[in-house]
Amino acid sequence: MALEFHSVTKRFTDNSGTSLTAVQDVSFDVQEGEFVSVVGPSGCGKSTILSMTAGLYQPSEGKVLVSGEPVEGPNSHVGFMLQKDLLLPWRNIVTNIEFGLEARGMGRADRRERAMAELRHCQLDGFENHYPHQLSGGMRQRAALARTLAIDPEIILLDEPFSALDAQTKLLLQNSFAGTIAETGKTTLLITHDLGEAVLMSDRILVLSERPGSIVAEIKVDLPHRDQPLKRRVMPEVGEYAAQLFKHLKLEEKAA
Ligand SMILES: Nc1ncnc2c1ncn2[C@@H]1O[C@H](COP(=O)(O)OP(=O)(O)OP(=O)(O)O)[C@@H](O)[C@H]1O
Repeated sequence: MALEFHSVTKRFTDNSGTSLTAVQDVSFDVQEGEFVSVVGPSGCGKSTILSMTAGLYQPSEGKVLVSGEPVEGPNSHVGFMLQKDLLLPWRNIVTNIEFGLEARGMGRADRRERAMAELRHCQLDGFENHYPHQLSGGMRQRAALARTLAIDPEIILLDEPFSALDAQTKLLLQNSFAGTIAETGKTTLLITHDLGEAVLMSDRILVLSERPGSIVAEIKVDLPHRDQPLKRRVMPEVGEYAAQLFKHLKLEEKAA
């Protein structure tokens, strides 16, 4: 199993000593090569789940395993990508992609070869010498994905990578990410507020309750074209899946 959460609870304590439970008794598995999305109300602990997978936080109770091993701290098995691309403005695209490899001590020629391969993977050929400010928002996110893939992690964590983009760029980028991820066969965990996006991109969706987040539903998306969300988008079943999510999140009651 690529990722396992066993009865994970995470509590935070603020400066005044008050304890807050972010997630409560969360258990799930993600198989190798699977694409799983996590949806849920604001503040229900989605980012906390990703941070525990990346080893940035330890669970207060329970266990998190990556490839069967307990996650004890930040490690190279997991690649994390955020809403903001966090590219270094003073480095061109290829040296941005090389950044993690440099930190791992990989030699210059190997680094360049690997970075150029990821650049092609993410459809950025010809932009290696550009600087981040010379690229569009969508291209910068593709460069950030290339940088994440360059370290060859076992799991990719995506924290709302499309949420700051306009609707059209978002659709194209979802398609491009889905194609690249399917090609690499990487196990992926995506956090999103966009229920449609979860349906278009996932094999499975975990629905969390309000804080403290616990899993209220696990929905398998039984549709083809996970590698091409633009094709999935026109399938009538997509609306039905989104309606299911809507119901589990009790959005109708909240709107009343
Ligand atoms: N380092 C921290 N210290 C204290 N409290 C924290 C910390 N990180 C998160 N929290 C709290 O834990 C809860 C869950 O936060 P988290 O960011 O995981 O939620 P989320 O579902 O990702 O939210 P959103 O959808 O709004 O991004 C929130 O109440 C948050 O304030």
